[in-house]
Amino acid sequence: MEAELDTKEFVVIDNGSGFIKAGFSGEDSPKVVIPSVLGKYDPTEPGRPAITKFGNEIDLKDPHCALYFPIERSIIKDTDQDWENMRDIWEHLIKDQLQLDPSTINVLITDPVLNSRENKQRISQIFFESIGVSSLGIMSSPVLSLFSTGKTRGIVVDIGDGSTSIVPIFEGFALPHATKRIPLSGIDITNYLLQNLSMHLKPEQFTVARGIKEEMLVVPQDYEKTMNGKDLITDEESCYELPSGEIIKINKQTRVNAAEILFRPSIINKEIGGIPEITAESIFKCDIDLRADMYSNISLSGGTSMMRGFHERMEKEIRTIMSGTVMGNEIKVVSDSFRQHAAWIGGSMLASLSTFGQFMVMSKAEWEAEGTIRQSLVHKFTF
Ligand SMILES: Nc1ncnc2c1ncn2[C@@H]1O[C@H](COP(=O)(O)OP(=O)(O)OP(=O)(O)O)[C@@H](O)[C@H]1O
Repeated sequence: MEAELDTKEFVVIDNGSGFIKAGFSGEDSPKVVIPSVLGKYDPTEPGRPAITKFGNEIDLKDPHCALYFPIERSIIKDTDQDWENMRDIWEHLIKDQLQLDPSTINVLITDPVLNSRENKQRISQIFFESIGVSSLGIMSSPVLSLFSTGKTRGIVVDIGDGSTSIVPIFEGFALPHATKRIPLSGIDITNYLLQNLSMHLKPEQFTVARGIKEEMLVVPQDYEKTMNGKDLITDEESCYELPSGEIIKINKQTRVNAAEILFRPSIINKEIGGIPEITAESIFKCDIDLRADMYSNISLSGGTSMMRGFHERMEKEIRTIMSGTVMGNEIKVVSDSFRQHAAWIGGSMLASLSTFGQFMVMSKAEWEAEGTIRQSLVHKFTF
């Protein structure tokens, strides 16, 4: 049965390349977290209905099910098929998972860094004209992440599944000239493991590789020493039991290199700096008067920042890069235990403020009244 929300309540949706989080404003964590994938069964297969499955419902081993990933590197891909798939996922979340009547709900959706105006317009169009929600707000994902920590100044380093966003924020506003989004994140580590364990894993077993990554990897504090040293690793530490029951041994080189990718992208042939270097570059692009607010509050968010040892290594590297400058002694990397869902939590907190619904969202009536100049309406209500 569909439920109705209090008219002031919001459904908060955080779209990620790996996972979509959805739930109600004012709550501490999302009600639903599903993988951002949709599976469609071929309707021409004898005995198979033309059905669509979402996230964890999909049997990844089923060869008759075609998989679709509508979000790539944090941005919805630009084909009609991907937008339709995204709409289907949102509808599934609202109607099937949260059991809500879309026409009664207000939605706050997170906005990835450097998303285009056209994408925001298309998101608004789908929510108002196809799903039919009552009002919609669009808020910058890193601004929400910082808000979840109770701060309005600092630099957010958000390492998700599809991308890493590095965003200096001052008084709640992102500074676009110093903002970076880089294609280096959790999926690159997962893919590295898939490739290096191809004797044991098939390409479609990316969820197994993801599990290995989350359970086994530890970021080395000193890469060369860890690689060359004879640190004692027990068999237990290097063995992993696959869902089939097979126990595989993952050699030290694979484990250490996988965990090092975010600091040394050349391991996967990417010619970009590691996350600490790019964070430092971003801080140096900020006005000199703002830099102290940034380097004393480097705020980690996103699931990949949960990797063991990441926080410590990040702080160590930034200190090394900035040693000899006035910033050297005051560098502080902050990581809250809830950082995996920081953007969603920030959205939940913000949308529960009484003024949020009054000033920061567009209503369906406004959308319909705007006619052809909707682009400026969407822009006005994107924060
Ligand atoms: N303990 C852990 N160690 C390493 N990686 C982890 C850990 N926990 C979660 N992750 C990884 O975090 C990623 C998901 O994080 P998150 O939900 O922030 O990304 P997303 O929002 O889906 O992607 P994006 O924001 O990049 O579009 C996955 O790659 C997941 O494997």
